[in-house]
Amino acid sequence: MAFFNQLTRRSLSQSAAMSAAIKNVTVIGSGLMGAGIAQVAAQTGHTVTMVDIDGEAVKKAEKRIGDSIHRVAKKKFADGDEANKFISEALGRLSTSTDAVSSVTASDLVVEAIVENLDVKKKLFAQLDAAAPQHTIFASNTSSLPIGKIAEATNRKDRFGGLHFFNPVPVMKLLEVVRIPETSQATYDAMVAWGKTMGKVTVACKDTPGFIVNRLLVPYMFEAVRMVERGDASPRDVDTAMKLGAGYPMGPFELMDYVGLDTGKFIVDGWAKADPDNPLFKSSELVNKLVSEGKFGVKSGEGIYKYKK
Ligand SMILES: CCCCCCCCCCCCCC(=O)CC(=O)SCCNC(=O)CCNC(=O)[C@H](O)C(C)(C)COP(=O)(O)OP(=O)(O)OC[C@H]1O[C@@H](n2cnc3c(N)ncnc32)[C@H](O)[C@@H]1OP(=O)(O)O
Ligand SMILES: NC(=O)C1=CN([C@@H]2O[C@H](COP(=O)(O)OP(=O)(O)OC[C@H]3O[C@@H](n4cnc5c(N)ncnc54)[C@H](O)[C@@H]3O)[C@@H](O)[C@H]2O)C=CC1
Repeated sequence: MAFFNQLTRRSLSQSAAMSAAIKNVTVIGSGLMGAGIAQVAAQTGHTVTMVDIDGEAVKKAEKRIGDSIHRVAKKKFADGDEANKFISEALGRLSTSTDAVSSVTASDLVVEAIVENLDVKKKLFAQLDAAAPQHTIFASNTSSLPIGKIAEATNRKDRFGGLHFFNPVPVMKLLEVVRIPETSQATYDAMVAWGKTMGKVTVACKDTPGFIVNRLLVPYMFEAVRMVERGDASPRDVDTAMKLGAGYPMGPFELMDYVGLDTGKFIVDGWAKADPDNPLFKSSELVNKLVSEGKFGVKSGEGIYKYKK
C-alpha cells in the first residue's frame, strides 16, 4: 500500500509538473480548427505560435481570430476598456509562422490541426520529433484517423495523444482526450489539465474510430446524404426537420457546410480505404461533385448552400 501511494504520489507530481509546464503551445494548421485552438490557447494565457505552410491561410486565420475574439470579449466584459485589454493581451501572446520545424524548439505542447491525411500528418510529426525538446507532448486534432498510426512516425509514443476539439472552438465546450496504449499517465493527466485551463469539459476516449462524438455524428450525416440522394427529401427540409423536430442547432447539411465538405470527404475516403466493403462508407456523388468544383461549404462561399462572402 505504501509503495502504491508512493507511486501514485510520484505520478501525480510528475503530471502536475508536466501540466504546470504547458505554457508554450504550437498549433500546426491555421484553418478552421487550428485558428480556433490557437485563439483559445492565447485567450487562456498561453504563449502560442500558429503555423501553416500557406501564408494566405495564416492571414485569413488572423482575420477570423480578430472577429471571433471581439465576439468573445463582448460577451465576457460589460466594460469596453476591460474587453480591449483582454483582446490586446491575448493577441500579444499569439505569433505566426510558416515554418513548423523551427516553431517547436521551445514548445511544451504541439497540437496538430492540418489536413485529414495520414501520410501528411505522419511526415509532419516525424520532422517535429527530431526538432522538439524531449518533454514536448504531441497531440493530433484528427477527426477520424487512428492516433496510434499517427504516433508511429515518432519516438515519443508515451508523450503522444489525441486532443479533439469541436467547431467553433471558441464556443464548443467539449474536448475529447484520446490515449493510445503507450500514452503515459503523466502525459494523459497533463492533456486533461491543459484542456481544463482552456475552459473545456474533457471526456476520456480510447483510440477507436470516431472516438465518441464522430462515431455517432458521422453515420447520421451519411444517412442524411443518402436520403437526399434517393430523392426522399431536400437538404433544406432535412435541416428544418432536424432543427425543429430534434432540437439540433444546425441541420446535417448546414453542419457539413460548416465543417467543410472537403474535410468530410477526407474522412469518408479514409474510412472507405480502411474498410472497403462497408456500405456505410460508400462515397457520395453529391459530395464528390461539390468538392471537385471547389464548393467546400461556408469557408469557400458555397457548398450544399450558398453563402455571402
Ligand atoms: C456519404 C458522404 C457523406 C459526406 C459527409 C460526411 C461529413 C462528415 C463530417 C465529419 C465532421 C467531423 C467534425 C469533427 O471532428 C467534430 C466537430 O467539430 S462536429 C461539429 C460540432 N459543432 C456543431 O455541432 C455546431 C452546431 N452549431 C451551433 O452550435 C451553433 O449553430 C453555432 C454556435 C455555431 C452558431 O450559433 P447561432 O445561434 O446559429 O449563431 P450566432 O452567430 O448567434 O452565435 C451564437 C453564439 O455563439 C457565438 N459565436 C458563434 N460563433 C463564434 C465564433 N466563431 N467565435 C466566437 N463566438 C462565436 C456568438 O457570438 C453567439 O453568442 P451570444 O452570446 O449568443 O451572442
Ligand atoms: N472542420 C471541423 O469541423 C473539424 C476538423 N477537425 C480536424 O482538424 C484538422 C483540420 O481541419 P480544418 O481546420 O477543418 O481544416 P482546414 O482545411 O480548414 O485547415 C487545414 C490547414 O492545414 C494547412 N496545412 C496542410 N498541410 C500542412 C502542413 N504540412 N503543415 C502546416 N500546415 C498545413 C492548410 O494549409 C490549411 O490551412 C483535420 O484533421 C480535421 O479532421 C477536427 C474537429 C472539427
